[in-house]
Amino acid sequence: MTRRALPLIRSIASIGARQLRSPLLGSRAPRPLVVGSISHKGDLGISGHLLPLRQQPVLSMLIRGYATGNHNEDKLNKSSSGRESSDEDNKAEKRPSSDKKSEEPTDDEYVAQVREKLAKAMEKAKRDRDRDEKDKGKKGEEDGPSFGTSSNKKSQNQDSIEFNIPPMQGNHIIIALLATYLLYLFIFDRPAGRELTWQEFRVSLLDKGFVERLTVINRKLVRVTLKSNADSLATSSTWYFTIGSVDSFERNLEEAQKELRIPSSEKIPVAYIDEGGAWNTILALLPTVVVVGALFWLNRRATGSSAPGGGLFGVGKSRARLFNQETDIKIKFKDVAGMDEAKEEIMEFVKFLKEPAKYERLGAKIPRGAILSGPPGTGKTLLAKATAGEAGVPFLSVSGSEFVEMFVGIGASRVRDLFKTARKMSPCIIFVDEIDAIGKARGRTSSMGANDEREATLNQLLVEMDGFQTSDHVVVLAGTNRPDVLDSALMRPGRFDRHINIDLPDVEGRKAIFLVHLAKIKTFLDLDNLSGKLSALTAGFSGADIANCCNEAALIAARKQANSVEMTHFEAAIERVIAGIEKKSRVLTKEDQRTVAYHEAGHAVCGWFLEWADPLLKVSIIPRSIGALGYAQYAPADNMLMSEKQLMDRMTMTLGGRVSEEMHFPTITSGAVDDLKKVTRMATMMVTQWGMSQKVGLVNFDQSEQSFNKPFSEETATIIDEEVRRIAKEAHTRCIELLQSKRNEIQLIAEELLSKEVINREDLERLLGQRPFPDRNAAFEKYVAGKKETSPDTPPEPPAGAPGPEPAPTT
Ligand SMILES: Nc1ncnc2c1ncn2[C@@H]1O[C@H](COP(=O)(O)OP(=O)(O)OP(=O)(O)O)[C@@H](O)[C@H]1O
Repeated sequence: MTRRALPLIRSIASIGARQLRSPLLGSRAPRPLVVGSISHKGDLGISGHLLPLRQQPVLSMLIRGYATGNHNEDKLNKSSSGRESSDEDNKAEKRPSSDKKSEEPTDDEYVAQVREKLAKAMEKAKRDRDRDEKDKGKKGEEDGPSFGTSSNKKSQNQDSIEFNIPPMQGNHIIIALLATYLLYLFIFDRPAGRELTWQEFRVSLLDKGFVERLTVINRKLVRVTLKSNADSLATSSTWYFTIGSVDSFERNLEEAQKELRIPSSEKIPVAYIDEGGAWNTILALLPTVVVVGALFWLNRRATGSSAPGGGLFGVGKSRARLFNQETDIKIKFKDVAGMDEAKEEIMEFVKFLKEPAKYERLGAKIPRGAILSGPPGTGKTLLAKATAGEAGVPFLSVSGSEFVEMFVGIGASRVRDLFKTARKMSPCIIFVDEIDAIGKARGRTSSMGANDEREATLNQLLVEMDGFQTSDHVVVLAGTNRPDVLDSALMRPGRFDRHINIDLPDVEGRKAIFLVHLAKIKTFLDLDNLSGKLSALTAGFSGADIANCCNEAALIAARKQANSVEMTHFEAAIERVIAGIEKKSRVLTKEDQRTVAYHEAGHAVCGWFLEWADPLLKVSIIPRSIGALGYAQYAPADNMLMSEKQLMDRMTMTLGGRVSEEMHFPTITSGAVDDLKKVTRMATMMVTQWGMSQKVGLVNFDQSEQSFNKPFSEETATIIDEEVRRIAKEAHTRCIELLQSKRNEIQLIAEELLSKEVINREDLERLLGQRPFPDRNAAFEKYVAGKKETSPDTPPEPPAGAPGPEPAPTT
């Protein structure tokens, strides 16, 4: 080895050592000299030195990550010559260069020193291993293969080190990739050579005029090329320094050159280059690739790859659920009870989808679609499904709200996608539930840009429906609870040609629906009689309520461990659907209980002795989960019309509770709040809608709840207020007159309620005698009053367009 080569070796060793002591790698950072194999003979031509500096730490670290018995390796490292030589170098660096030169050993001395140190280190390492082996031997333990301990043979002959590398797993790969990336950032990014500060560069090189050229690498580092006449020590290494920014570097250099009075013709040339090429580009892109990959993976996990239109990248795809005619749609018209007219109208679509040629032959244009409107739970979705089931075609179901998104254009894109899919599947049925979410009349609500998305979606829907060819064989059905708010463009012929209204079922409809749902329930009762009775007791129930009621009855029966569902279970289920469950935890004081009992007795007596009141079914003072402390139930008939007399009797009956409180207690309570609300509503309807006030006259003021503007003048408003008050007062006076004459009856009922908590129609007959007027509810007469087998319950039923009768919870 030549004398000239020695400083180079030491310089490299010094840089390597400094790099490895960097805080980023920690104190246990691997030493560059131990790279898997080391010559036992201590030859300085050890592979560690001969590897390019850039590769040493990585390779070393990767191997260490999977190696066992690292402690021995560390011990060896600590005493290795590499460490000491680097320390020496550090010290040497601090000395002035002239000293350094004078103290420099000769080649032979240096090699001898290193040999000696290395031999000492190896000897110490051997001693450590021998001691370890002895310890293990004592314990009688046999360890797995590891550095220096796997076998005697191996420990004696240290030519090779055996590593126990477990198979790579997914997370290992990720960790290794990350580690590589970090290493690149903190280590690879450094060029080979010695690092300087700006000041060192200035004092040692620039001021002395050694610098020939500067190269700015990747806008981060500056490599210094020295003149050939420079100090031999300086030229022995490649020098570089880091810069914060190119601008500041240029500024500093400019200033320095000015200070040194270097003429502009001799200024140091500066070159700018990018190093690293493809490897740099890959690493620069890696974080982006990882983030995008993670997002993609999360997205697939969150939505499931099979979800229609799901996912970040499927944002504009339709979210319609497809029901296949062969497997999913088992519903036929027979499963949809009642609504015969609606079925008849929709049958036309079925016939068309089954035999389109029959219609097309005669030049008939096929209806594009139908809007099914009606209160919630009346079976609109069910009817649409049954249409698909009967026609035997695919059924694409989607909710209007699924089109509405934050970003304008997504809804429209989903509409487009939905129709595209439908055309591919033709013949098929599209069902858009809650179409009012997108189909509201345009320009009705104050816009400010918030409705742009909705309007864009609606426009797209209009366009798509217009764009149908007669050969498309796609029918669009839509369900809504609010047909009144829909845009008229939707309803015109050529789009939703048909408008099918599905109302709450009447008594016969309810009976039919009960028969459908009772078929799935285990009961030994006669189904015809049972369904008739239940339909009489459930005025105002929708199909969904009926389905729920049958299910509740079965649940109650199961809870009580009955063998079949009995009438009492159905009664309890109806009560639960109307008033919620009994709230046993709410304990009333004696006084409150008395107030509630007299309040309810007031309602009951009014209901019994008013000719137009609805048949009374049950009075209870058990608190219920919907917040009522007590309630009276009636069985209203399915009236299409309400007479003024009926309305007055209902209002009088509704005020019965408050009047009874006034009569029996020194002070009234807040318990009549719901009653007062109902009375006000009925009186207002009489005055503003039904022309039942002579003062206001034969006018109808249609005032929507959301509208701020009153459709009448201030003067009329005053008259309306007066008339509403007058009607309520009249009902109040009638009620006082009636109840004053029935004081005893009220007391009888109230005391019975206090002792029994619940009284039914039989109890009322026993206490008050036969009702002096016939019940006007035929179904009730036929199934309930005529056959006094059970104590029925019933909810209120609002007649068409009228506020509901007032049987519901009161106090
Ligand atoms: N005519 C009916 N015959 C049998 N079951 C019915 C009938 N009407 C409603 N149901 C029952 O009520 C459930 C709910 O009905 P559906 O979802 O069709 O109501 P909807 O009118 O679409 O309600 P919404 O307006 O809230 O969407 C049905 O699954 C069915 O069990």
